[in-house]
Amino acid sequence: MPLLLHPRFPFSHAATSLRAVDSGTRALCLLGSSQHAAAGKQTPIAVVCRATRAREAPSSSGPAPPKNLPASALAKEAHKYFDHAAVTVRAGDGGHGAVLAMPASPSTDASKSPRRRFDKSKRSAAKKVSYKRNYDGSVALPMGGHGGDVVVYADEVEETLLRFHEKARYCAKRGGNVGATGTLSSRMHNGFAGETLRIPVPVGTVVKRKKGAVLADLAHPGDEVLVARGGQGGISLIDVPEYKRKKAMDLSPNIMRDSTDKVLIHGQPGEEISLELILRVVADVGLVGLPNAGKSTLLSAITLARPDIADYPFTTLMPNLGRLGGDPALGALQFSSEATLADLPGLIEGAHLGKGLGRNFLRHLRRTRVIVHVVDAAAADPVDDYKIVREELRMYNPQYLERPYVVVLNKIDLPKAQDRLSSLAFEISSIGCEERDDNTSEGNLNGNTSEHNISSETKVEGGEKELQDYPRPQAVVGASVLKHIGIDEMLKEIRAALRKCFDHRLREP
Ligand SMILES: Nc1nc2c(ncn2[C@@H]2O[C@H](COP(=O)(O)OP(=O)(O)OP(=O)(O)O)[C@@H](O)[C@H]2O)c(=O)[nH]1
Repeated sequence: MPLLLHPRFPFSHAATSLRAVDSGTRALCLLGSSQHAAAGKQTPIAVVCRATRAREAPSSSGPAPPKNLPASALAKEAHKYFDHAAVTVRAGDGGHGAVLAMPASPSTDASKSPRRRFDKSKRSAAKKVSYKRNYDGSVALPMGGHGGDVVVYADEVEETLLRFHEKARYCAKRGGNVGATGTLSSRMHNGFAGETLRIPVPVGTVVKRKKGAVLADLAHPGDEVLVARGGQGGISLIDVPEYKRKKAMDLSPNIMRDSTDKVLIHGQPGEEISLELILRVVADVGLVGLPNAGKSTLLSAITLARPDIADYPFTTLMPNLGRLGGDPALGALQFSSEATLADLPGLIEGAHLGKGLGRNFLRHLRRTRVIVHVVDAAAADPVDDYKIVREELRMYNPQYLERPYVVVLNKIDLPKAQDRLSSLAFEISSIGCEERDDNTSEGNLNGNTSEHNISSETKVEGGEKELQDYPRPQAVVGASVLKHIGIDEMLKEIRAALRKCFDHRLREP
């Protein structure tokens, strides 16, 4: 049962009512905040989540997912496919124009018909037929409708890219043909334009050409990109006998000379393009740690997210998102400090090579500003656990280690953890160097850097940096997220790290 979350939930909808929708695999939770407000606590907001459990450590993502997977396969292994899809889109063809004949001359008709010869009123009405004109005075001949464009846009309602594995081809409608009666008349109109096909994707989706350039990073709700342009409609031509052509040219330059001209009335084909869609979760804070460290419990303790929690590894198969309320200490400004937290599936040694859920999830840290390491303080060797995770981050993208981070020593309600809390905190806080002033560069904060781009900064003389060469944690706090011990202190430190990024960004030129 898949666990999935909405990358960004509209704030205006938050914290007002309790709603629960269960559609098999999905649970939507919106909890009221009145109790919290009454208790003077920070106000959690809202999340949408789905949950998946698995008792086995899932295998890493393998080769590109096969197209048009059956729904049953998707439900079973959704974590492999939820953030990547390949689709082909085709814009609509342009509608066709028409070959039109000139209307019969009213004066000729009148002269042939004795009945109408003296019907002056009818004759003058016929002479007054007026066509639509172009700016140069020529008669505007109707055109085929423009084919529908294809636009991909970021929609907050969308959560995953799973549906693109069920349907991988999208076509916009073609433009309408000219409604031709065969004769030029003032009532003729252009063919109808094909409707633009708008394809919604989750916020945070990167749209790129298949094996090609990035077209757009749809990081905000409403962002959109035109990926395929509809075909131009065909023009119309006037077909007149050769002896009348010269005269007809005064009316319009679109006079058919021979049958090869007919190709001009055909609408142009719409563009077709193969796209790769890659979802990168949009979150301010990324929760990382070994499986079972308590990341999901932490998320549910400080936000309204309700991810699956269980005492077996890899309970979390897809990132869960939760919304942290604004910092009450900021008074009226508190809402500017709201942040989204992403609980990523547990990392294991070799994750950067794809072990466990591996690389699939490491990439979701890319947009985070602050990292929170959750360490099980009651584990056999918490310091080693912490180092394993740091090392995996370093191997995947060293720039992750430059970001401000907080270490949460979790499960201090257990006596084993309680006893060694201070020595663990000391040991962990001494891993790393003094922070450089530029360690929160714009690239790092925005996550705009290339994932595999190891900058010269990440190297030190004589080789790559060790963990010791990266900044120390902003804070190491002990907590029991299950028993709600040390939560306030932990929140304070997370907010301080977030504020630091924010302040730094304000200082950027
Ligand atoms: N005693 C104690 N147990 C905790 C605490 N926090 C979490 N747990 C337990 O640890 C187990 C794992 O918790 P999760 O929150 O699912 O851990 P996780 O890091 O999200 O695990 P993955 O989904 O595998 O990555 C659950 O049985 C929790 O009840 C805590 O503060 N104290």
